[in-house]
Amino acid sequence: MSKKEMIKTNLRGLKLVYSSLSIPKIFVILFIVFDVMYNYWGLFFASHLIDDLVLRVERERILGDFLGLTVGNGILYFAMCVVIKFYFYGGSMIWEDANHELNKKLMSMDYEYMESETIQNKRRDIDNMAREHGCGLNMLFWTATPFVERLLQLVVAGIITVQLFVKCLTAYKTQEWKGILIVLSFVAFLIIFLYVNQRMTQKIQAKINKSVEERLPYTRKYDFYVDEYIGREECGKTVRLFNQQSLLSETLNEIFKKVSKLLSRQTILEARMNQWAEGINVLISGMIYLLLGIMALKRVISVGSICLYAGCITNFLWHFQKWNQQVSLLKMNTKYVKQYLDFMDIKNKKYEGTLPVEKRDDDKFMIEFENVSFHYPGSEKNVLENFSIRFNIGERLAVVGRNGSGKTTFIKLLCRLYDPTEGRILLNGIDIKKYDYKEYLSLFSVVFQDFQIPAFTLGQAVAASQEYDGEHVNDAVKKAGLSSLAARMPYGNETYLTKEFDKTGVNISGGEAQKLAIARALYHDTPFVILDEPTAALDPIAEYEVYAKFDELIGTKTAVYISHRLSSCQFCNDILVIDDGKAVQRGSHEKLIDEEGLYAKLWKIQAKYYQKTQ
Ligand SMILES: Nc1ncnc2c1ncn2[C@@H]1O[C@H](COP(=O)(O)OP(=O)(O)OP(=O)(O)O)[C@@H](O)[C@H]1O
Repeated sequence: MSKKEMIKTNLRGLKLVYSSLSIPKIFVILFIVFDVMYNYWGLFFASHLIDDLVLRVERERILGDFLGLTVGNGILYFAMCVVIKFYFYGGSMIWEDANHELNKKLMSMDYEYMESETIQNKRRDIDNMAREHGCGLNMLFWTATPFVERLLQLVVAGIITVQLFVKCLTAYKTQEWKGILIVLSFVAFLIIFLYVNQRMTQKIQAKINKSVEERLPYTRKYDFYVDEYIGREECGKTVRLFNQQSLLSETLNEIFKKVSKLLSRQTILEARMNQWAEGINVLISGMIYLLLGIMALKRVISVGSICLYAGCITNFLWHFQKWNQQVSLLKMNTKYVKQYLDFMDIKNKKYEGTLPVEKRDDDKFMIEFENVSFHYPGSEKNVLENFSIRFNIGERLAVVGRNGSGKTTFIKLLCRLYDPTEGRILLNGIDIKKYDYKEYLSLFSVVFQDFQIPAFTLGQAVAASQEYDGEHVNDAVKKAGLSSLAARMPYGNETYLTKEFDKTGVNISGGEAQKLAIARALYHDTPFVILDEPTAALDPIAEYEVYAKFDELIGTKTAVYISHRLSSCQFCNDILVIDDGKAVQRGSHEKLIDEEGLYAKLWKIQAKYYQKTQ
């Protein structure tokens, strides 16, 4: 990344950080100013006090300097305590805030990004680096503020040190002391030292940064195995039944070995950097005190000034080292600030229309797929090809077909989770892209086969919202055949659907979760109800009940069912058979069974299993 781009990225990041800072910005400025003052206030008054005592000045002056040192430092200390509290509170909220914005972005992104591994990996990396290493906007705040603060420390220390040179120069001119050559040699030594120090610090810091980055893929792997596999209840069964313990232990061991190797390398590097800095400081401090002692003996400076100048020069060196580290960290972190900003900059591709969806009392809606072809992003193969169908409100359309034939994709297109790559989908004769997206979506209640019931209360899960109508929830729960589950709920609709957050919560079975998803669809009372494999986890009686009652529950709504159990589809007056992305057959069960086609073939194969063998 070029320097210009680095500065631009960090400035944009800082703008974001400071615009969302939860404390008044003045506290950050006060923190910087007080911290610098705190460093020099003591030095200044201590040097004066020493001079007062050496020169035996009047008591009032000694008392004044003493009070300046103690009371002034005390007030500064107190002010710092107040400011630090706010400063650290504000800083600690940055990570949460950035994370919150990231989640908001994630939820508002086009659905196709959710299915993109590249995008998901980017999100995981941003999250990982922020959680594990504090990188991103969080680190930007914690490095940019000290960066400015140390720069100010360097300026103050520099100004005071320049006064020392002026004194040396005056002494040289007035022939009081001819040691200017010693001072100049010391300055030359310091400049060389600062240069070497800068190179060393940046080199070591770059190695530390590299080691942090090298750990990232392993952290990602570790998170996957632990959070998404070992830690998951569903996977626990497979781990035990297939005796995967040793396979997983070995895999995790490998990851641990790599991570600990990289971690120990990082620790050694950090220790080396600190050792180097401390060793050099001890050496230089000795030289500084020797030089200042000679100057005091030669009366170029006062005895008390030894304390002031020694403090300033060592401060300068210390802050220079730390400032260098800050620069390295800022450089390293720029990549993660950019990653975050780039992620937030991802633009939704979907055209969001403005046309309001016609509110019809008679719910008369007609959907038409007109020569629709579609392939997923990053793939050339058409999943749906020249697909044309039309269906009206009030119809029950069953969609059947082999695995991977494109049934779920058909639903995704219908709900505009994706747009067709060719052709159009029309609602009452108008391209669905032209409708206001949110309004269009509000026409559908969908139960997908991979539905998730979040860990909310029963009422919230059914209503999919914080606020809900209790009566309405009870009604939907009853209709979905969940009355016995509701009776088990100690706090009714307020009971959590998990024990993870609340001991009084209730864990529900897969079949109950599926019924709950159906209750959610019923609660929303939309003109279209779409059930993608809604009964896969239901027992035969429950499945029969769902289907037997569904006609009645759905009323005048349009229903689209996807099912592999052809017997379940018989109640639909209209069955669509999809094969390899094409609509190959359509009609009633009786009609399709008489045709020589895929439906009859699938029906015969399934029926065979239910017939008695002699
Ligand atoms: N996000 C995706 N990216 C790329 N290809 C995908 C994606 N989702 C599905 N596919 C592919 O599209 C094809 C159709 O998938 P789809 O889920 O629509 O089939 P389906 O008929 O619902 O299958 P099933 O009966 O197994 O649920 C499959 O070959 C699948 O691998």
